[in-house]
Amino acid sequence: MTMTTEIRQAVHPQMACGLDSDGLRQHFLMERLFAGGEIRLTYSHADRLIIGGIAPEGTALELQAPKAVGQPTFFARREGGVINIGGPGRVRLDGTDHDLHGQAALYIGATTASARFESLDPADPALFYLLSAPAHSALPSQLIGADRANRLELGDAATSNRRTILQFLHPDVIETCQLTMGVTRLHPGSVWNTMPTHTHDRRCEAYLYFDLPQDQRVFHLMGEPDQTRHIVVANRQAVLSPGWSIHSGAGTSAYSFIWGMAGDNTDFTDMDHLRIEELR
Ligand SMILES: O=C[C@H](O)[C@@H](O)CC(=O)C(=O)O
Ligand SMILES: [Zn+2]
Repeated sequence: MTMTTEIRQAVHPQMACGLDSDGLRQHFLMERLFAGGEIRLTYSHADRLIIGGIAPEGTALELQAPKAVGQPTFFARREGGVINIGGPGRVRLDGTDHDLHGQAALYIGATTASARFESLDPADPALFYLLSAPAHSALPSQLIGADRANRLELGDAATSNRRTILQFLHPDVIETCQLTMGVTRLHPGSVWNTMPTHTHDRRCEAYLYFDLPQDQRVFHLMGEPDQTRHIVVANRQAVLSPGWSIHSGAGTSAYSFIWGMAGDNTDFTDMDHLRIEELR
């Protein structure tokens, strides 16, 4: 089994201003998150968020603790959220199986000693997206189906940003230490996410874009509101958004994305909203 961990240092906004496309991609984009039979982790010093792609094929993959977490097991002092964007999958947490696919999320509580990921259909492998952050207390692991998620309908077809948000890891649904997580789906014909946009320096955020046709792209917008930059993102790639950065994007077609946050609070509505006219 191959498990790789890439360390990403925190980036100051003034440094980000001077980066070219390659530099922005190197610091903020996770270009190859899913590789068959592999666990690929990125450890970011933004809120010590770990962003991972777990793609089991024939054999199940056991999540190991990388040196970066400094613990004998991955979840010793961490919590996690997992959403499966591939075929049917199963996650075994300390011997208890959770079947996970489609519109659902699995919360993994701190002190969970073992986490094993498996694909149930060899012809249609699972693709588990993992977000993890340090945790101060051990809360119960649980599966959250779409029926329990908070649902928001936002935007308008006239401004090409009609979208449905499902909030899975959210204080109204389950208690977590610092993670929040959910899925946003753009309606056909809508391409803009999170516009008007916002920042929230209290929390960093990561996006995983998916359900985007292979030959289409999302122009992900980032940067301080008066120094915006973009990263061209393909299907199943993730971007990291530090607290100082806006996070928004326009696709060349409709798409979905998993958003997730960690930081000082779990208050989804604690955003510093920006007027479109303020962006530069
Ligand atoms: O802080 C919240 C996050 O940026 C996303 O949830 C926003 C989003 O999914 C959207 O507006 O489409
Ligand atoms: Zn946000």
